[in-house]
Amino acid sequence: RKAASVYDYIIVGSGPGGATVATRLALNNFSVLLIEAGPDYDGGDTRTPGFWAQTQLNLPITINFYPYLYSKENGTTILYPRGMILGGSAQLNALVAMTVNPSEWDNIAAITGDSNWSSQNMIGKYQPFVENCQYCLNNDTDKNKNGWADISAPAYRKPSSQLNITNPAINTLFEAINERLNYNPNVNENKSYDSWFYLPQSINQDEGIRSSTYKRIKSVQSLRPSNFHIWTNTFVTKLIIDPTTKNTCGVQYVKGSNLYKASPLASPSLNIKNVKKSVIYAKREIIVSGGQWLSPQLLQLSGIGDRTLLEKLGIPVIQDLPGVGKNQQEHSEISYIVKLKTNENIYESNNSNCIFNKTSNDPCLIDYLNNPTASIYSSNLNIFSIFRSAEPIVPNFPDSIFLFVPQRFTGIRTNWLQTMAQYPFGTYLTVDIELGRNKNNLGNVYIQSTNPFDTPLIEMKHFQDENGPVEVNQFIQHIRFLRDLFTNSQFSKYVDYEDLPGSQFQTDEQLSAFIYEYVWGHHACCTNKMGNTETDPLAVVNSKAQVKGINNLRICDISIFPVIPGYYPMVPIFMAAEKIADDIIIAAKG
Ligand SMILES: Cc1cc2nc3c(=O)[nH]c(=O)nc-3n(C[C@H](O)[C@H](O)[C@H](O)COP(=O)(O)OP(=O)(O)OC[C@H]3O[C@@H](n4cnc5c(N)ncnc54)[C@H](O)[C@@H]3O)c2cc1C
Repeated sequence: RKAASVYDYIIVGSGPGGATVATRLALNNFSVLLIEAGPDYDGGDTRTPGFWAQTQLNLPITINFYPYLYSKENGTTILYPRGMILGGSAQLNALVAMTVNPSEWDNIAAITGDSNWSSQNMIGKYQPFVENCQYCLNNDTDKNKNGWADISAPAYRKPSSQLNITNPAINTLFEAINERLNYNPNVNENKSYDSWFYLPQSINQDEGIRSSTYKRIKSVQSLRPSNFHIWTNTFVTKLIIDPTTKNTCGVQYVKGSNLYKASPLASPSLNIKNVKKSVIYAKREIIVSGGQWLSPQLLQLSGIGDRTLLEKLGIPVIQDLPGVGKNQQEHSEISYIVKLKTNENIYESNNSNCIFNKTSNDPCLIDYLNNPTASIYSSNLNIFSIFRSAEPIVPNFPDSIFLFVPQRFTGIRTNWLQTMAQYPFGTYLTVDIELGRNKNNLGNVYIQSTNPFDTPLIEMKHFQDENGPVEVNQFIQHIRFLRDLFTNSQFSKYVDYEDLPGSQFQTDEQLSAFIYEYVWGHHACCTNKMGNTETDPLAVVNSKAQVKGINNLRICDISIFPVIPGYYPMVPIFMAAEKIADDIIIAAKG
């Protein structure tokens, strides 16, 4: 090891994976350096739940990728934002905070042979970060939570006050749903088929603000100022690995903001050759937590990856790991939208003119500032959600989750916020349908140059595996279910017309064409998959998140899941990172 080593651990990236591991290690009195490419930022937009989408207009904290929806040959790309900020994408995300089905943990235990991934053990990992018991699990013994993250339904729509809503349109919508599906009071405990529920969200109930990774990092820093160090605006460009011993001892980095070319503020000509590079060392381990695309990118740049790819780019191969950048999975999403009749605003009428503008006279913002725990902006705007399965039913899981939002939301795509702003809030109703049980793992991410500031080639491969037609058919069945709901219920009197797909799309063939055009997603994962590194040639990390064939190097983020977790990944990442932190601490102390 180098004499200049000062930290026990260096963690690259501060999202749900990196923040959890870094804070756990710091609280255990190890000296920790957390390196984050983005800035130390905590503003009204990242705090206010209702402004989650508007954070994407905050250019210094957002990076925009343009992956291929299907394949490079097909050529269709889609806007895909992520966070580059202290706290990671969890500072910008839509706040949905859902656990996975217990059998998903058991599957990881079976794949890896590590019983610590079993649901019995992993359910205990939910408790450390849950602060209140609104979404406790039944077997939680400690009902006086003292965690750091609130998981709550918006205060003004607490399960206890269900159906206590004054707006007649919204009330009728609830009644129509209630006739078809059962109410599910705690979806984090019970993922039963065909139920409706209030979406658990990462919102601090007492303050009405995002319960954030940023706040967690800052509070641990104030508790451990001498051993927890944070460098923001610092981009790690390479891992320092001895090619002979395969020991990882440090990272190369470049100081500066908006260096990565996915940033709208980056210089397109920036090249690693022309900037000052420095190196910092760790005594124990490096933990890579850059997320689903930057983590495999950093490995590939450092000589860990598919030999053919690395040799083509002239990168010396330290470890031939063909699984790096493969196995990418995604939840496919589609919007179903109805236009409401004039003056039949779906939201509480006194708040109908929300304009999502923090600098102007936005009545909803004024309302929120006066009443932060009980206004529209105190939530992510979701009215309620449902689980529903189409035929054929996938064993153990509802195949889809639907989110009902009072806006014209066609999915995250180029200029989506500007387009949505043209339609007054509450005058359209969108049902965002997300398929949660895909098995398609054909997506991939590969670097295309040795310049670490360049973005990689990303292919999502929606519907490209043999299960693709089944998924498209699930969407078609869900669209028909919603058509029935909006035509054959009391709520139909509030509906003007179907906006998306629109009445011209009727046959399976027509609806399929619509689905191919409008599919999107925002949970890409699994690009450094965990597995049995002895038997699975595509496994990148073992059950303790250690990179195969390399010493002192782990990965802790969304990229290590072998199968896309649950319906929303943030809470499963927190839970997985708690388990990995245990592994690291046990190894260090043992
Ligand atoms: C718009 C949007 C909405 C979403 N909504 C939800 C939701 O409602 N619920 C949910 O569960 N999930 C949601 N997600 C997904 C969820 O937020 C992410 O899956 C999760 O944050 C991933 O965590 P992570 O730790 O793997 O990586 P990230 O959160 O992406 O964090 C990675 C961090 O590493 C930093 N980094 C990367 N490379 C380097 C480097 N070389 N040097 C230094 N720093 C580096 C990045 O800047 C970033 O801050 C959403 C995501 C987005 C963008």
